[in-house]
Amino acid sequence: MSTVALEDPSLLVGRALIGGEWVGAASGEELAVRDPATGVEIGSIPACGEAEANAAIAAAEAAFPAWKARPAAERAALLERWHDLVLEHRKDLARIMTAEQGKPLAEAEGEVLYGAGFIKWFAEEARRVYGGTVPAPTADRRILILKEPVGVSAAITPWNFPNAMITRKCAPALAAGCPIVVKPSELTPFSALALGVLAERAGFPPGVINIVTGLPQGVGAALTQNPVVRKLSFTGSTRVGALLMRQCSDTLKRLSLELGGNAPFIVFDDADLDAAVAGAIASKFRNAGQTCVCANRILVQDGIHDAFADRLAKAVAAMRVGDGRQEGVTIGPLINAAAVEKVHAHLDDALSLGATRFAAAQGEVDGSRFVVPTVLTGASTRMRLANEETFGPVAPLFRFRHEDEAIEIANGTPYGLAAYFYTENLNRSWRVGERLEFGMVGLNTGSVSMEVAPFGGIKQSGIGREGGATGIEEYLELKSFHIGGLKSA
Ligand SMILES: NC(=O)c1ccc[n+]([C@@H]2O[C@H](COP(=O)([O-])OP(=O)(O)OC[C@H]3O[C@@H](n4cnc5c(N)ncnc54)[C@H](O)[C@@H]3O)[C@@H](O)[C@H]2O)c1
Ligand SMILES: O=C[C@H](O)CS(=O)(=O)O
Repeated sequence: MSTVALEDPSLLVGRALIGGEWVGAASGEELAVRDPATGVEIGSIPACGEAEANAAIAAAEAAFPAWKARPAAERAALLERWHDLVLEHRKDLARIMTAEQGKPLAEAEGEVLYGAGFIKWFAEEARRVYGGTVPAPTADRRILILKEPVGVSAAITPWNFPNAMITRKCAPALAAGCPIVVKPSELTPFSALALGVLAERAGFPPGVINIVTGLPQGVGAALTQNPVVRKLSFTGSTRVGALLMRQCSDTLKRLSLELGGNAPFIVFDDADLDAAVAGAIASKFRNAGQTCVCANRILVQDGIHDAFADRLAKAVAAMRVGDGRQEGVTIGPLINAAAVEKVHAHLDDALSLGATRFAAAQGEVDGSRFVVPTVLTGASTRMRLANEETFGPVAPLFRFRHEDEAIEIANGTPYGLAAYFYTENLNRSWRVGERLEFGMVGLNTGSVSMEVAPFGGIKQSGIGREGGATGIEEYLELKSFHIGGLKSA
């Protein structure tokens, strides 16, 4: 494992973390992890399965009573230390992420800071798990509401944000007093394992954070079916989210599901054009379009359409595609060949149904790993890209005339994660903001991802919210504590 040059090489680990031990799979089998920009093997990880996942669950169960009993201030202090170590090693964490995920180094470092934000936020929230009191119906009774950790928790995370999707789950779980077992994506496990190394250095007790690498089915079966796990938080595709929900039903686990999206990005005639173009670039092309909250459908009103298309085309033409380690590269590879094929299928489908390739970035790239950012005009709701997540750097422009038409197109999706719109009109701002059926709405901004606000979707985009003041509630149970028979004298 020497293909990633690091200031601290001990951050690149090819072992699973179970009960404080760095271990291989019992079978000895390993899975190779490849750099999506080159195909070169970065290293390998244990191909853990059900047995290792159950061992991690047992370790978490053993750690639970002591972890739950630690004063919130102590749990917070450990989280603060973890946060500081993540910041200290942010360059190496970014190098690992770029090597396994592909996003440009500056963007990878941005994700590390974003991920660290969740650790800091929930360190602070750990101290604010307040219960309550309820006015009692009789004089001899008092009723308290206690908040208690839900118990052993599990997290299954995707490859597109290999750091932040883990901290967004682990930090609130740990803050609430829940030990956790994490199954990172098999495509990007090293970012997770590096976070594990830093958590260990921060001083988390053995078993409080466990990281089980491997193929999804075996590990997933244990995390969804073992009755000791009381909570599963999943981020990934709607298809797999629905499957895990079914698998969890026999043991009735608490569930958080952060699933796919198909975000509309609406530009009204009265928008600030520069701001709308900047917002569209930020929203559409982050992580080469492989983001659940990426603008998937760009709806532009007739009067501003051509000016917007010209400006967007200019910005896209200036993008540089390539290996994320190279200076000046803004768009890295897609995660694998299947992702590239899907984006090409969406492009071909759109072109065959009347879209026009209006602009594209320049430069020669390996077409089996990279997709050149492209602007399409003439997109319509019949196209695949209107109905499925494209997850690539394609910006399709849909022309519309009236506000009602834009709302109807925007809401015409089974997904409900994020939506964006640009207008300078105050009345329209409220009207449209309230009519959009999404968990997150951005007005005059292309970004809604931050630790301070609830993050999550409705409809087939999921259940529950991460981040914000309510994020920790996902890992807490309410207990009504009734005290009866109190004597007045
Ligand atoms: N809403 C959000 O917050 C959010 C954030 C990031 C990504 N996503 C979504 O995630 C998807 C991209 O990520 P992906 O391709 O890694 O998704 P995915 O659903 O294929 O995989 C996500 C995770 O689930 C695991 N998994 C897959 N099949 C499993 C099974 N049968 N049992 C147990 N685990 C299983 C994978 O190994 C991975 O760790 C996109 O749809 C994207 O929109 C959503
Ligand atoms: O892919 C979607 C994630 O939730 C990423 S982010 O939270 O928007 O950064």
